[in-house]
Amino acid sequence: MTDTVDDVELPYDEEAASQQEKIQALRERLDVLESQNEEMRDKLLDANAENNKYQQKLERLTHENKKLKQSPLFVATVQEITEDGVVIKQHGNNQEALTEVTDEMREDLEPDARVAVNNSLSVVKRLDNETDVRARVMQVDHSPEVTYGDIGGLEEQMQEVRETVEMPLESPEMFEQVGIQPPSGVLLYGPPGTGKTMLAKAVANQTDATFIKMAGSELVHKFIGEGAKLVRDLFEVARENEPAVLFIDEIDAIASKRTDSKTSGDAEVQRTMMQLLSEMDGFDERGDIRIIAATNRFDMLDEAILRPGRFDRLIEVPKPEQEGREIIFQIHTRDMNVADDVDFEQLAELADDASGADIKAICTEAGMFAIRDDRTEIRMGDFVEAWEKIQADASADGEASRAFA
Ligand SMILES: Nc1ncnc2c1ncn2[C@@H]1O[C@H](COP(=O)(O)OP(=O)(O)OP(=O)(O)O)[C@@H](O)[C@H]1O
Repeated sequence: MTDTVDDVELPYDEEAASQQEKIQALRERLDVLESQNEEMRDKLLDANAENNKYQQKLERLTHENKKLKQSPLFVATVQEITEDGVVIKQHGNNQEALTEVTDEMREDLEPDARVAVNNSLSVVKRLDNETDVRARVMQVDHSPEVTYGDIGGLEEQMQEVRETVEMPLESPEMFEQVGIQPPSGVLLYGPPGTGKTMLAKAVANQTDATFIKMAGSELVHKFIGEGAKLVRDLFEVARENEPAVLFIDEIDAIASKRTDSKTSGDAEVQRTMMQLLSEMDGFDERGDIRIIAATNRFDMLDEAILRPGRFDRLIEVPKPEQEGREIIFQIHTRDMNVADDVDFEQLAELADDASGADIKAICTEAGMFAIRDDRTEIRMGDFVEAWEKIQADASADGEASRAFA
């Protein structure tokens, strides 16, 4: 392609060929070159068309990418609809702003409506009603079914939880007479699937209290700008349902050590935590509400949350010991048709690293083995195979054991 005219090899012998032959040879060469040129032009056209296609695809993907990278929307509440626009109040920082909206959007809005706004505070869309959001992040159970008898291997922890949560709910006068404030909240910490949620449910059951659960991660990750408000709502729902046991799972998501970064996500988490601290500090007015929080990441917690008056009982909920595992096997096989050869002591030895949730999974899986084999009685071999399967699944996917929980 870079050949110059001087470099081109001539299609005749310069010295031997006659003038006529030279012209003839050059003509033939010209024909060949012309057809090659034609061919190249066709190819170029095809390539251009292809290029256009890719260009369009690239633009589409760039657009998608931009959309995905767009900063999240913030949540606000409509305060007032005026001639000049709509007054909104942002959740989290409570800042008010006057923003213009399209006529179409204006028709859809009313005071107290929840809206999503972008960085420049323009209303992007109207959101569902608050109750829907509450329902999605809060689980309210008026009569949880778990009892202390369903929990195995956590005698000491159960005792502590009963003292700190159950007694103040059942006999508040005892604390008054003695002249001490009942402990405000307890924090349960330990590996996943060890019975932390069960403990909280069992106390609620025992005291006829409403069990209200909220997961810290949902608070901060799903509803940007609403974390603090949802914490307020959480305590409000608890007050409406007194006596209540408020269970805050994965509290590390809202109460982890402060990081240096100043991203808005962090600021949001901080605001949510501050709101939680202030609700907890308003203990006197809290009435018959007990707080139980849980975490798998004790090391991550901010010290502010551990200060006295907040969670003043820290209770470790470890994986069960041999005896505990045996009891948990017995609990989860209560309603199962277990063969005489099943030895729980041996099973507990075998599954020496299992959590309560793992043991539940072993029992369910053992039942499945029997069904696959067309039997209604579950044998020792089924349990052993089940444990092997669960271990294999767990090493393939660290979360497998929780799937049955
Ligand atoms: N000590 C236990 N005794 C009986 N069953 C248990 C025990 N621990 C766990 N389980 C079983 O595992 C399931 C999950 O337990 P639970 O939700 O209480 O764990 P958790 O500690 O709250 O876990 P996470 O940290 O993952 O939220 C329970 O529903 C129960 O079937």
